[in-house]
Amino acid sequence: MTGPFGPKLSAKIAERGNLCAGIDPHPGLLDAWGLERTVSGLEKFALSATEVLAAEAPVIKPQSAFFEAYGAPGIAVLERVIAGAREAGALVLLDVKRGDIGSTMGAYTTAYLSGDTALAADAVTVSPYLGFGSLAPAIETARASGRGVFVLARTSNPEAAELQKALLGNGKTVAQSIVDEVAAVNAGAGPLGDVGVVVGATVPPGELELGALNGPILAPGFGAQGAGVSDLRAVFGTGLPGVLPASSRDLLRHGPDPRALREQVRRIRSSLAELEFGQ
Ligand SMILES: O=c1ccn([C@@H]2O[C@H](COP(=O)(O)O)[C@@H](O)[C@H]2O)c(=O)[nH]1
Repeated sequence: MTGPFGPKLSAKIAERGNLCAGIDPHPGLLDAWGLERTVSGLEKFALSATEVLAAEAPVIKPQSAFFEAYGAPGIAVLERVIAGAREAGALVLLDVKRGDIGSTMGAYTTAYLSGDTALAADAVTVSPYLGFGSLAPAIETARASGRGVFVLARTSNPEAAELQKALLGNGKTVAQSIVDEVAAVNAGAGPLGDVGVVVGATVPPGELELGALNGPILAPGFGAQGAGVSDLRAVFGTGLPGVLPASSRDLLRHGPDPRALREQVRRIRSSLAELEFGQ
């Protein structure tokens, strides 16, 4: 699919619903699937999960850390996951949480967003904690090549609150300032901007004003971290476009039987459809 990322994501959500299916090859999950904690076990796990999930979900989110843990051969498996998921019609959001000074950010951009490497995904997660402006190379390259970035704003982990809820001189929280910076980048785009934010499904409702974002929202914390469908409704309401509740462990534990995994994705898709998020 060609064209900007936001409209591609919007179309994919219209076709397949809102679930972002995580591929996190935790060592414990490899055990549970009867696989060895080796590159061969990683490969079997990741490729068979991708085969099922990428045919069903609009977005597949491999967690780079679990592949990096195996060194270069693990990265080679990640490259095959990215290629396989895209071939099966899913968009790939690579969870790498990169962030650095602008010049180094340019090198990350070449690796993940240029389109010339096997690691280039449809979108990546980035960290704004070296300053939102340091992300400019990633945002510019992503948009120029039909890709997206998701900026960490209010993450799902409990330790995040102290930093991300801190008040800035402008009277806003750190997290709200990031949301507003992203909204400014997305202004005027339709039906959805190319720059998203990460807001955990676990955050207390009402903490953030997301109405002007005009971009996608990755919502991890759904499932294994404790948030359920009612939390998604409370945090994001209805009608907000581009909300992507993300589940990894709680979904993957239904494997290795492909039928059981497929049935679980479909169950989650149906429960998310009731939330009536926008596209
Ligand atoms: O705020 C964040 C940002 C990213 N993550 C990532 O999402 C998955 C969650 O996995 P579960 O097994 O569904 O808990 C994982 O890759 C995290 O690194 C997040 O949890 N929170």
